[in-house]
Amino acid sequence: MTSLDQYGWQAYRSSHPQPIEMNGLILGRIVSIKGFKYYAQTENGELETELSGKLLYIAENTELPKVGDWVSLMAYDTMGYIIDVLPRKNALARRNPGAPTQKQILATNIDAALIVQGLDREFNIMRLERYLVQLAACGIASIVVLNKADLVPDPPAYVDAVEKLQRPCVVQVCSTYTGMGLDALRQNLLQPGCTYVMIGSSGVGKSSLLNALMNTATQTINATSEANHKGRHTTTTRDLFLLPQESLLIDTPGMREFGLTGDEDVTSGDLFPVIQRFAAQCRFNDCQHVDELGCAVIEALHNGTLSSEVYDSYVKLKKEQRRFEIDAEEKKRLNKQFGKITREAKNYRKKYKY
Ligand SMILES: Nc1nc2c(ncn2[C@@H]2O[C@H](COP(=O)(O)OP(=O)(O)OP(=O)(O)O)[C@@H](O)[C@H]2O)c(=O)[nH]1
Ligand SMILES: [Zn+2]
Repeated sequence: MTSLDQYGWQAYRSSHPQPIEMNGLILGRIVSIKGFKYYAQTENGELETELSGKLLYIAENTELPKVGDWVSLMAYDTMGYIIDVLPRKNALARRNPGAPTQKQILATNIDAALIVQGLDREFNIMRLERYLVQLAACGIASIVVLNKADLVPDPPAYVDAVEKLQRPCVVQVCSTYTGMGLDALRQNLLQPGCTYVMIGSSGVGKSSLLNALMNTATQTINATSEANHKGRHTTTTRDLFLLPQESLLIDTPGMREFGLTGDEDVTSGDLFPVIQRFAAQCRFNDCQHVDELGCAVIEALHNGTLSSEVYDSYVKLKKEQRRFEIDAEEKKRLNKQFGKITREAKNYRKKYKY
């Protein structure tokens, strides 16, 4: 029998202490989703489940269970049906790549994200900054993992570069090849009973890190498809893993790339606290910090108290947000137009009774 505390129930309850009425239903946590099948960890082990009619027909896509969700279940024989998704503590969301004005939820109820970057050609401070902004917008803490430290002569230089972003995140240098930094990650950063999600582009070493943390160097958790020679991994088992030191780690293929969802306000102080600190001194309240007179942000940029990396990423993300807003406005306009056409067609049909 597994205790659900091992699967993060306590950590979830500490953020959602309100009483939960289970009404005889079973509690479970979604550890993997394969097509229409949802696999839930329960007190009695893993249960294969499907959506109940209510969720299947009524729920919006973002309301459907995702990896990390706590759910109430009804069990029949060896199968279960998901009745409800318990309120989420937070959700890792991205813009839906197929429908850019929609939000897609990748994982939920997360205590912190491990942003993995490789210290080879992969290292990209702008991408890292983007992840940090997005995670802050989702209300998720970040741990930056700089992997492949064996490939560079001076890893601390990269730590300095990350610290220049002045974001509240821990930075850990490691190498899954030499084992450097892995104990620090296991012992100091990953807390038992807490849920972490790995984020990072393809090839930064996420699977290698998962293997190392699972102590399964020889056993492949994810099968590599050699056929396409891209080294792509297809997750064959779970997406949520219980590590030997009892932390939970989510690794799903969707985490490789993600853009802002458009819900977040890039100009808000929460997402760019450093810019906000200078902005308080700008002459105009609605200063855009581009070329206005008396802009304290630009002044800080010129006298070197604000790093150009932070400023550039601020400008870039602001532009991206604007583009997203334009897309959303266009979609609204088209919907309205379409609504008008259907209304007119209906009236026409009524009038001429066909
Ligand atoms: N030099 C070095 N190479 C590493 C290290 N960790 C991983 N690699 C190599 O980097 C490549 C990519 O590693 P993966 O673990 O497959 O990376 P991934 O992030 O899971 O990639 P995707 O599954 O495509 O998202 C492999 O060839 C690994 O052997 C490291 O610490 N040092
Ligand atoms: Zn300004």
